[in-house]
Amino acid sequence: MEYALIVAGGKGLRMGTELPKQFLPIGGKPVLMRTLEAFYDYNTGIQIILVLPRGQQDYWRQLCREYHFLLPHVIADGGETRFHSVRNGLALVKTPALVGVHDGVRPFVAREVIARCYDLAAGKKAVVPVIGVVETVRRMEGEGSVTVGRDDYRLVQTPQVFDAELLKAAYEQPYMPHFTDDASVVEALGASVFLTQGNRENIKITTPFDLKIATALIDSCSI
Ligand SMILES: Nc1ccn([C@@H]2O[C@H](COP(=O)(O)OP(=O)(O)OP(=O)(O)O)[C@@H](O)[C@H]2O)c(=O)n1
Ligand SMILES: C[C@](O)(CO)[C@H](O)COP(=O)(O)O
Repeated sequence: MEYALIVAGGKGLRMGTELPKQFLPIGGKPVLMRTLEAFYDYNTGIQIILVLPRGQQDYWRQLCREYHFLLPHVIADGGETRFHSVRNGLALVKTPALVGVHDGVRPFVAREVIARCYDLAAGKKAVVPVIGVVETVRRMEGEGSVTVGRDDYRLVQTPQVFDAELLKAAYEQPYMPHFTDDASVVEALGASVFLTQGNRENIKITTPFDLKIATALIDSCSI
């Protein structure tokens, strides 16, 4: 069994729009619908769990009716942080299974990346897509800073795919502020994480600038 746990329980403070960013339309369709479609395109039998703040769930159902959005999914309640949202969604996962945790605001994940992450997770148990750093990176040191070797760093994306039993065990740990993704939670349990190539278009729509990029990506696809 494969699950996609799509987290969209955040506040979108950095986007700053009245309408939560996961509902903003890009190319005429809400971001979140595009994200769910990416997983359904990969596997029409995937079990999709969508995590949304309770106060946004009726609005989402209304949007689904408006857009005739019929992809099967269940809804879980958002939590205080991403960690708590994932934990709420995980409560609906039955083992044995593979679970891919994906940000609702990453609609441009490539089908090959999703497929590779799930395929690898069947053996490796914990798989994370990453991309290289294309700019020079500096580390701040007191009043100054030094250049660090960018080849030593990777930017981390989602979906992060795990053996469900491992992920559930990891999310039984108490929350720590350095848990900024699922891999960090699993590593805190002592497990290793396997890295694979992500896709550069798989941006996390976080700021108004990202929304411009997202619109441009849609426009370039529909030429
Ligand atoms: N309590 C939270 C916080 C975040 N997320 C989700 O985690 C993903 C990545 O988080 P981010 O882009 O930072 O979203 P927000 O927390 O909404 O943004 P901000 O930090 O600007 O408020 C998003 O899909 C977001 O909805 C979540 O499910 N529950
Ligand atoms: C999970 C994540 O998208 C990996 O890059 C990222 O860590 C989420 O961070 P955020 O601060 O919750 O957006």
